[in-house]
Amino acid sequence: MTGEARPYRSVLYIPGSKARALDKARTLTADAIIFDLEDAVAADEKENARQTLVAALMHGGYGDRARIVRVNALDTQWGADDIAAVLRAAPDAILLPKVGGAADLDAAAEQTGDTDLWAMIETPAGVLNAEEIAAHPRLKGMVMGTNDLAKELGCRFRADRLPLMQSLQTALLAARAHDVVCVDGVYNAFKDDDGLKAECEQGRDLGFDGKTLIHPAQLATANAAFAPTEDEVETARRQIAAYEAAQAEGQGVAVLDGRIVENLHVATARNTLARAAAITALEMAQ
Ligand SMILES: CC(C)(COP(=O)(O)OP(=O)(O)OC[C@H]1O[C@@H](n2cnc3c(N)ncnc32)[C@H](O)[C@@H]1OP(=O)(O)O)[C@@H](O)C(=O)NCCC(=O)NCCSC(=O)C[C@H](O)C(=O)O
Ligand SMILES: [Mg+2]
Repeated sequence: MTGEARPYRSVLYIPGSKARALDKARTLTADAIIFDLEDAVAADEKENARQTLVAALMHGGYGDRARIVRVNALDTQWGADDIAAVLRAAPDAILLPKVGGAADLDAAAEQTGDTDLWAMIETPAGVLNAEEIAAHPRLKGMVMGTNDLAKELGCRFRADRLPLMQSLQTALLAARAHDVVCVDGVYNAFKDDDGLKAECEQGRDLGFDGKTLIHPAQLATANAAFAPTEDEVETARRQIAAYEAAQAEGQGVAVLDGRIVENLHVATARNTLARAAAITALEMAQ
């Protein structure tokens, strides 16, 4: 599965050092996996984790799940070696942590060649430069790093995420302006299903493509929250039919259930149907 059709409802982090979790991921219902060599791996495990991860990727078995590798930053002692090693396993993308601006992507692109790049947006500079990051020719996706962002801002974690809202929306605006994927940050309390559900719904309302996750128990909630509902699919079908019937009568606007339907609503409806079809295709392949 490639390109825009690919769903990113659930994007599961897996520490590159955890062989059992790397194995388990081959059977999990994640739309995408972030194989992590950065913050989930302790300094004295970095080199072992890199080898464990490359072996797992070369072994394969991840099906249509997008395989994204988060490397250490290039200004660390591990970054360049991470990139060189993981390129051998041909991941779908390399995710760079703590991207501050387009120059960080230029530096990485010198080593990554044609491989797609994704960027963690998790520093004040990254948020302020989100537009130039999203516009970078190699950039295909952005991931909110809400833990690092909260640390850098010195803000408190709140259920409504008010202190993070400007950063979340700035990154989303940049992503939408440049047609790249944008995935929400993690929900740390991985045993709190109600809290996760509320935060997924907030992320979906804001316009994120999906949510990054830290535990398999979070997958079903994110997959449900970021998929079009049955009502949304049915309404989309009826909007398209109503608009086509109006057009056949020479009208530019239809009315459905007391609401107008114009060409822009039809574009959204077609997008909803395309997302639903892409999810069905991915789930059938898993
Ligand atoms: C959070 C965890 C440390 C919990 O681990 P554990 O106590 O081992 O969980 P369980 O015993 O409940 O595990 C049950 C089985 O599930 C497998 N498992 C657990 N986690 C994962 C996973 N992420 N992917 C795949 N499989 C997983 C276990 O192996 C068990 O399998 P089995 O034995 O076969 O039954 C742990 O979940 C964990 O390490 N999670 C990932 C943490 C992580 O990646 N953190 C870094 C990313 S968050 C971040 O940095 C965001 C950003 O940068 C920011 O700034 O915000
Ligand atoms: Mg981080």
